[in-house]
Amino acid sequence: MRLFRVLRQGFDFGAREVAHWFPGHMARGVKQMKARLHNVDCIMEVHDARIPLSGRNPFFQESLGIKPHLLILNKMDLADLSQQKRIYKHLKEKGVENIIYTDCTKDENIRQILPKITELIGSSQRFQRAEIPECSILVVGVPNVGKSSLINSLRRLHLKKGKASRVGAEPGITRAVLSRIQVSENPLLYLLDSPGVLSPHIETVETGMKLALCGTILDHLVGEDIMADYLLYTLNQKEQYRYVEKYGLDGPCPDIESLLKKIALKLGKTQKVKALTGVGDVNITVPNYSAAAYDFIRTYRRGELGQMTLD
Ligand SMILES: Nc1nc2c(ncn2[C@@H]2O[C@H](COP(=O)(O)OP(=O)(O)OP(=O)(O)O)[C@@H](O)[C@H]2O)c(=O)[nH]1
Repeated sequence: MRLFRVLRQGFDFGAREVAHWFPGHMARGVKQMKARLHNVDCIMEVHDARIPLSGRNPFFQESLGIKPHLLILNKMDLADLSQQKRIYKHLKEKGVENIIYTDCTKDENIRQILPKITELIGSSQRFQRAEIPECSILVVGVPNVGKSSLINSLRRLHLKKGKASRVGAEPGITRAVLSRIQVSENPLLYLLDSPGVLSPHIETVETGMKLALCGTILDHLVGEDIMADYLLYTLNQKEQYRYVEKYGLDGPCPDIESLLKKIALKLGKTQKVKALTGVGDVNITVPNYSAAAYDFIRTYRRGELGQMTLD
């Protein structure tokens, strides 16, 4: 590729800090979940398959040794599945053994979940819950990874029932704390849906940026300009050049400003601004960079720039 030599080899995050990307109400969510832990038989942790190693809440990791645990890597339709072997290896090193990739848009692999959960509960000690005929599964995960979609898919598949949990494209749709939802009659299984909770300590700005690109942090907290820039950097790093064709470019683009300019012009996202010249005020048309960044990020999230695992 002609421009490859000038593509960036590193990304400058400047002096950004991630502390304020964790809203306070999420700490309450974790507290409520901890309090309910003794009443559940299994933890089903849902995470985004594009960031299988980044941004999981440490609380979910801590709960691993306490209750049977299943990690669902959802949105597999958007991830690069050729990386699966490497991911399994890394997760195994962290003690995560039970993993299922899912795609809620097609119910793909969803059928594997209940048999796996039944097996995990069957081989665990239920202690004081042994007499209780029904099983409860706590669904946890960072915001917007598809917890509610998964619950709805499970109900559709096993109970032939419609939606019980609200789904939304923005993080933070599930507000009601720990609502109890039946997903199967035989065995009798209930899920406890929980609001998404981010880790209070996002390790690095880069981890935060990946979480943001996957839609788990509200865009405006991070800034769409820097997110678009990091997305371009990552696409180039991974040699994922579908954007070149999508936006009719000559080759890979090294800098975000010229890419956003091209996107804005291609999509007709321009705005008129007044400029002061020697002969008075004139209206000039300039690219709307914010609208272009918004479009670039959403196009990526829809999977139209290729399947990519960010870790
Ligand atoms: N491409 C794709 N999109 C999905 C998948 N699962 C869910 N989504 C979309 O992801 C967005 C978030 O889904 P939700 O089910 O609301 O996620 P949640 O984890 O319950 O969100 P919170 O309530 O914020 O915690 C929605 O726009 C869904 O349509 C999937 O497997 N693939």
